Amino acid sequence: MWAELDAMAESAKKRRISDLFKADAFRADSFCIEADGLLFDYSKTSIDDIGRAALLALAEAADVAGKRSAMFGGQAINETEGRSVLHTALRALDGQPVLVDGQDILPDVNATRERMAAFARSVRDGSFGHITDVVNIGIGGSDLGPLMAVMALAPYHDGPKCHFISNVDGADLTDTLAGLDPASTLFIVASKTFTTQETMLNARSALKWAGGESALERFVAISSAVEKCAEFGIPAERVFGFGDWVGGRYSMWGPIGLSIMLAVGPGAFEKFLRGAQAMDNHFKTAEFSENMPVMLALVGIWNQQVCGHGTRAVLPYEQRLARLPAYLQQLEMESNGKSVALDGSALDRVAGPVVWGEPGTNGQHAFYQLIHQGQQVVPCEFMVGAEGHEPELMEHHRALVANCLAQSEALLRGRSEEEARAQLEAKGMSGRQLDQLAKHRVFSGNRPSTTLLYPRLTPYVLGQIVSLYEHRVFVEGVIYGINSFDQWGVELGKELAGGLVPAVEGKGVPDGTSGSTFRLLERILHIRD
Ligand SMILES: O=P(O)(O)OC[C@H]1O[C@](O)(CO)[C@@H](O)[C@@H]1O
Repeated sequence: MWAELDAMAESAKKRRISDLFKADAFRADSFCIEADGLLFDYSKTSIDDIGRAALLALAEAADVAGKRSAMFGGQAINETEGRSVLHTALRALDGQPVLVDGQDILPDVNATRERMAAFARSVRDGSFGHITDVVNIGIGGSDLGPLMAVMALAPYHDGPKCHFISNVDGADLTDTLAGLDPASTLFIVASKTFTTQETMLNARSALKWAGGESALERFVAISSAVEKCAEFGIPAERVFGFGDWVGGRYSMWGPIGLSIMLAVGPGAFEKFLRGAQAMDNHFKTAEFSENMPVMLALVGIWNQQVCGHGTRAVLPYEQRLARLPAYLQQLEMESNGKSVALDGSALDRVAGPVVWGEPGTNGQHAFYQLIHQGQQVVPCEFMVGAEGHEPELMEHHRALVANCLAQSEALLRGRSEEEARAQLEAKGMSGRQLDQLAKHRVFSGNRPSTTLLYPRLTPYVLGQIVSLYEHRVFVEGVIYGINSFDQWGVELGKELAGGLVPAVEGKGVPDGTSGSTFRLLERILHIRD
């Protein structure tokens, strides 16, 4: 399946992207996909026509289309947990029935969304009581998605102010609650399992802060474990549930998105779902060569498998997407950071790159030095809106866009030593100083990037972008032959943390603890004494 692409590695590594542009006057048009207002430009990569054909053949050979139907059709493709993968059902607003074990799940999904909307309206219009602030307590998928989206949609906020507590570090709770009034603060305890150590500890401490049991009326729960919510003291009428066919990191489209709905209202939340649904439909129907999630995945595979780049940077030129890289880190790395194939056999290639990033322009003044001149090539995924939300600050937006375009241009073009010398000579420099400095001012260029251009960051567009990345992860996972929907890799650390809690209290160290950890514990206890 991979032989054709593997055989291209050597020539692809030597290729100059600028030569591809010289050879094909229409490259910018043909290595680009436009769909429903989004434009995905992957022309600034080393993929050529033959490479693209091989990538598309890879997707065919991996049966991406068949697996896609299996996912949307409700088959239990999360085999290690015996579950369907149907986060798309949460946004199937005009969808056909979706069957799980022969049962259509959409009536339940719609009823829950209606309950959420009624609840959100009652909080927003004051009929629930006087609520000024909402605190979402959750972690991982029960935090990153809503937090990212609430931040992204700031111009649409017309509800209570939303805050997020995730870290078990008491500092998170303390700093978030500082200045809030317990009487007008609503808590959402968001945990699919309702067993996550951090969330349950934070929820208990928040309840104490809010005034104990009497404050439970301002607590709602989002969980698949209704009985555990009842044990905590939150009755079923204030629990919003969802099926185990929604993975944590894919869950903000349903009840886990309650904080988003509270912030922007049910109407804007629906637009967010509609954007995601539109991307689902595009993913289901577009030819692979015109299919944005498929091509985004294939570009990632090209950069990693053919060119050997083990990381990729997500660089939104949109301050309100500041948490998107963190969100995508969970989405991509928890999904595809695996070593075994679905059948348990060892993978013969590294699946899933390290994903990281920061919004532009801030990153430019931090790590872009390495991106431009470091020895390790980092494929960059730029994103930018043609328009911002601040018409009175047009000058800012123009500068933002110019910077985004300049970065991908610089990565592509680079600067030769001759050019560097000429620039320095023009400034009057000569001799040894010129020889030395010119070398430092050389940029190899030829560094791949993609750009996702959207009209403006609306709820609809945010839905499109997130759904695009979800399906990209799916396609990459299918091609690597892994299960993108489990996360066994988080278990061992959790287990050991459970065992070490008594040790941190000075109650003995578990057997098998390494000398290093033993020594660290000793030191911690000594400092505390
Ligand atoms: O919603 P829960 O059950 O609290 O889980 C939170 C997060 O923990 C994880 O299981 C990983 O530890 C994530 O997959 C999940 O999003």
